[in-house]
Amino acid sequence: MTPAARVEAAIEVLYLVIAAARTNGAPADRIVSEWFRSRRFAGSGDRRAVRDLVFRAIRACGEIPASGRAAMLLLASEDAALTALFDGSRHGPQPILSGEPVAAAGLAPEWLVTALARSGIEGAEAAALLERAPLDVRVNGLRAGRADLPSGGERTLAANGWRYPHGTRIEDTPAWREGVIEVQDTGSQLACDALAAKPGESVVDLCAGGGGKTLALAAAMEGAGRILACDADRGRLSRLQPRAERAGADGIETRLLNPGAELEQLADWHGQADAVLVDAPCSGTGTWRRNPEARWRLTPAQLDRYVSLQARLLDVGAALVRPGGRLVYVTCSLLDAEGAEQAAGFLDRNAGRWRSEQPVLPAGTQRGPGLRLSPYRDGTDGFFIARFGAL
Ligand SMILES: C[S@@+](CC[C@H](N)C(=O)[O-])C[C@H]1O[C@@H](n2cnc3c(N)ncnc32)[C@H](O)[C@@H]1O
Repeated sequence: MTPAARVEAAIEVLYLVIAAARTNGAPADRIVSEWFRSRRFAGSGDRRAVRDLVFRAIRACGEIPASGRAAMLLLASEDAALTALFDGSRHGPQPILSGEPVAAAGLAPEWLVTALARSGIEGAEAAALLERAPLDVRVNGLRAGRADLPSGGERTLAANGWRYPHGTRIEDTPAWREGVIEVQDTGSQLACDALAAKPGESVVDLCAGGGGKTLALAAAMEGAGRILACDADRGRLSRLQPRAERAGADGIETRLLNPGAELEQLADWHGQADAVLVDAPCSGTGTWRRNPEARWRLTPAQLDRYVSLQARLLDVGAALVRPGGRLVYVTCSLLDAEGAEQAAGFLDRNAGRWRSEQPVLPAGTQRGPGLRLSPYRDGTDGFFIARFGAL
């Protein structure tokens, strides 16, 4: 593809990303992959270049842009080399007309910028939410010694964490194939450490999704003990067992939950768990580095729905913990409504039954009764992590 054709391709993909953001469709990453699947003529350099342009444009536009071309014109407005590619050549974008609409630059929709600022995220902290995320992996003790770690990595703050340069093809390495490493953000690894799961314990991962954190808990438990991994999404939960097999994590039981009926479905675990992780569904404001178009999709009403669901799931998780056991609440959000205020609300509802226990982690800043990790301060995805002890 010529450089101009790559720009036109990025504009086409952006139209699809915008439509998907309006209709709650596929994420940008998947749209880019699918677009190339039916265009075999494009080489890996083309893919990289188009993907890069698409994500640069998404990051630059705070609000959902009117069109893919308007988004690309925003990038071109600060990039003379890109402007020159609007040359009307075959497969390239049409020349820029005077007065053509250009998308507005910004961090996020105004209401969200305000909510972040109220939560102490502004200036450089806010700008870092849209930087490119690093590539972190967790070394899986359950498969130790089966293959060497890929070269070129450096240690992170997490006990088993390594960081690799962008573009490292981790999933093509023997270490990944043998289950020796898992791709997992450092913040996510630290969130698991906050639960301090030990061999022989009974642990529930209430919102396990595809099992990213479940596998880290299984490794911390050295494969000894019971883990129940639950989720309300059948598709996500179904991805857990194959991953567990590759990671050598035996004996993880999965349970599909019906929203609203979780407590009844978990009756056999009431008051039984040594530790429960509630990695609750959230706005994902801490993961914009990976999913920058998520900020176009979030509405105040959706945020309210997340906040109510988080409170309910915290109460479900609490019911499963044995006396003296522990509960860890995690969201990948930097909004206080989903973090510090949510944790404080739990303690208020449960005065005399639960106490706050500050997790001891090598990163993070205190925020209310928990810790907050941020891309700017900690170089991780944004997380809120609170730990509670049952009295
Ligand atoms: C932040 S994600 C979990 C990510 C996962 N723990 C990981 O590390 O990969 C939140 C999960 O909560 C699940 N969820 C939503 N409603 C739920 C419910 N009522 N009960 C259990 N899980 C629920 C979602 O399907 C989603 O997978």
